[in-house]
Amino acid sequence: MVDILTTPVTELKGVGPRKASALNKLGINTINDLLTYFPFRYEDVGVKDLTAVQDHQKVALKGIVATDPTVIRFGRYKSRLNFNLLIDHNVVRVTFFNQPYLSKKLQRGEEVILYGTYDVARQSLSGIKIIAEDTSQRNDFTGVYNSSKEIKAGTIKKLVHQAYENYHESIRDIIPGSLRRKFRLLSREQMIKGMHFPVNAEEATQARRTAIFEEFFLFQAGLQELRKLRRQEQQGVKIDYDNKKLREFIQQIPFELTKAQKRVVNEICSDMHRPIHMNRLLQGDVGSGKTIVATIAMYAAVTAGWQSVLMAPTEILAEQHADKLATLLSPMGVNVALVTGNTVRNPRLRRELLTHIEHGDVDIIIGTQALIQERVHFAQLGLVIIDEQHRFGVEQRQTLLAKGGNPDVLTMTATPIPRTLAITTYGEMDLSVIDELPAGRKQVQTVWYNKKQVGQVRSLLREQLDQGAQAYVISPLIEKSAVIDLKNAEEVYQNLKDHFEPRYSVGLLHGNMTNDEKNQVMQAFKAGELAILASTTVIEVGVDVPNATVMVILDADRFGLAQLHQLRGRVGRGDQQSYCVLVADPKNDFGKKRMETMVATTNGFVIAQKDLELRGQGDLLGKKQSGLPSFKVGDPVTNLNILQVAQQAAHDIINADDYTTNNENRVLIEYLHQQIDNGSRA
Ligand SMILES: Nc1ncnc2c1ncn2[C@@H]1O[C@H](COP(=O)(O)OP(=O)(O)OP(=O)(O)O)[C@@H](O)[C@H]1O
Repeated sequence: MVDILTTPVTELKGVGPRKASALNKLGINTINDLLTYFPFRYEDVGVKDLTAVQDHQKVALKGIVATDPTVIRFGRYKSRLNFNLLIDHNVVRVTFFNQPYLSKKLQRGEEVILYGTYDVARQSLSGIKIIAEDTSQRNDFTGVYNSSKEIKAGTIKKLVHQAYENYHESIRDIIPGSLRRKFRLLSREQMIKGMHFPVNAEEATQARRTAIFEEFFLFQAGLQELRKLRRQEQQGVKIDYDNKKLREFIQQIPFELTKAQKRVVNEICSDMHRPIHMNRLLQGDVGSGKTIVATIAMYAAVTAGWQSVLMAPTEILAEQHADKLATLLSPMGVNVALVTGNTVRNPRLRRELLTHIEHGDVDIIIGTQALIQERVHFAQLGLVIIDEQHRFGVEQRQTLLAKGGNPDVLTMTATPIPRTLAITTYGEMDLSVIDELPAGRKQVQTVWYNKKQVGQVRSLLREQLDQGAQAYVISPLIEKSAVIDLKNAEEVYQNLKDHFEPRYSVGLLHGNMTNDEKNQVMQAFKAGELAILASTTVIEVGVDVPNATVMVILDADRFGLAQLHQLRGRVGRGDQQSYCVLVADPKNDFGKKRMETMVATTNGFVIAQKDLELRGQGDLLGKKQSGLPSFKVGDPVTNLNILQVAQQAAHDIINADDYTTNNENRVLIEYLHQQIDNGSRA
């Protein structure tokens, strides 16, 4: 049997080097590529009864050419072709724009079928094409293909026909039979036929369902297979931690871990204990308590004689982590060091610190990008924890990893991507999710005011401040304009001072300040010396001041949902009732929907789902940030259900004991290995 997965398109009649190169540019190299180059929509070219046609419907009409077609030209390339079409006793006015040559095919008195857009009120048809009357095999329902300058949609369509005719007997089922039966999927041959040449909309829908499943399934199966292979190949460090010491430490933590925290601690520890490389993503909603989990993991490594590193995206966060870890771990006799741009600037201190790290006198090192610099060497690096990974590039991470002998890696993120989508995005990682907030947390109450209601915002602020709480007031970062941005934040700051000082002191934080200045302000806020912090979004990630209970976000419609959720996550971190006030007059529907979503829910995963839906509908603010892999037929947002099912199915098959021996999986395994080989060659 011919293997359509490897047979090149040049085997088809009429595909020479030029066409082959045009096809290659569309991602079509093999017969299989062509057969899975599916139409992006279908046209119903079955002749319709005039009385049943709706306004502006695209439709095929059959009638008699009742007047001589006339062509009127205007300008060099523009023209209009007009004539009347008699359908029963109705006269329909037909116009074709810029296709003057069609007049030769139209004879007065002859019957024709025309395809175009029908205007009911005017009883007119804006013609798109003439449909040839007698191709007896003509389908009423026909696919429309994406084309390019170099190759026309019509040509692609003909080639698809030819490929199907010549090779349909060689189309093998990749999805194992039991799975196809379980999910009532079509055979691969039926699916390909139904996608390209459906008889009606129903058949096209049926075929699409199988096509989407196949696409998601093969993608997921590829990821899982790859992961399995890597796991077999990649030796990592075996961290033989001291369970007794670890338990003692956990007992000393001033709060009880949530069930979810305990579960992920177990997942991480058992990964570290194995000699294979750990590459795990720790995902948890804002305020869910990821830091303590990271701390436990780092301490575990220390009890086994390894150093661990925690890399944070900003200096403020690195210091915050260092403070917390030192408080928790110093009593256990652990040495914690901070390496930031600041600490390494002083030559003497730097030398001392780096020597200590290199000699292994320091157990836990916390820092920013400064850690990546070449002069930082570790004695025995066992575990790397990366906080908020989207801020670091892949290369930076690789550099850090190269500093140890393939240390275990735990990446923490609060970006609330639904679990299934997280897997499509971070496919090669194992996933641990903290899906529960610490007990006693009250839901943050969110209100949305328009800009005129500033009086209400102030009284809410005053009420909370009177009770001893602290507040953030955030103004948006205006893209490309650091100057306006600063002006904005400064104006807000001044305004707050006018209204609240001297009773309540106000601080200002913005991106143009030096790190030292920023830290001073932050420390003052943490220590409760400042009651209100006016800030731009430099505050966004990870800051933890449990006494802050009000988050006011100005021009909130300028922020994406994920960012709003992050910002709101800065309050509600203690056991006090907290508030989030959105001030916005959104200019469009998407802005309104974002505000409504924020008011309606505090659940990060629900928000993420909504965010993706809005993106799916074309909310550009969100689309830029999405970064999800793209699929040909399936859409991870609208077809989330199929994605979930396909992913689970892939997982079950690949991890089954009889995966390699079960004859049913033979074609699938061949297919996956071919894909993986192609990937490593690319
Ligand atoms: N099990 C728990 N019980 C009570 N408080 C907890 C618990 N776990 C963590 N906390 C506290 O909750 C607050 C938030 O925890 P942490 O800073 O680790 O959150 P996070 O998951 O890193 O959130 P973010 O992504 O928003 O920074 C901290 O003040 C922490 O001390």
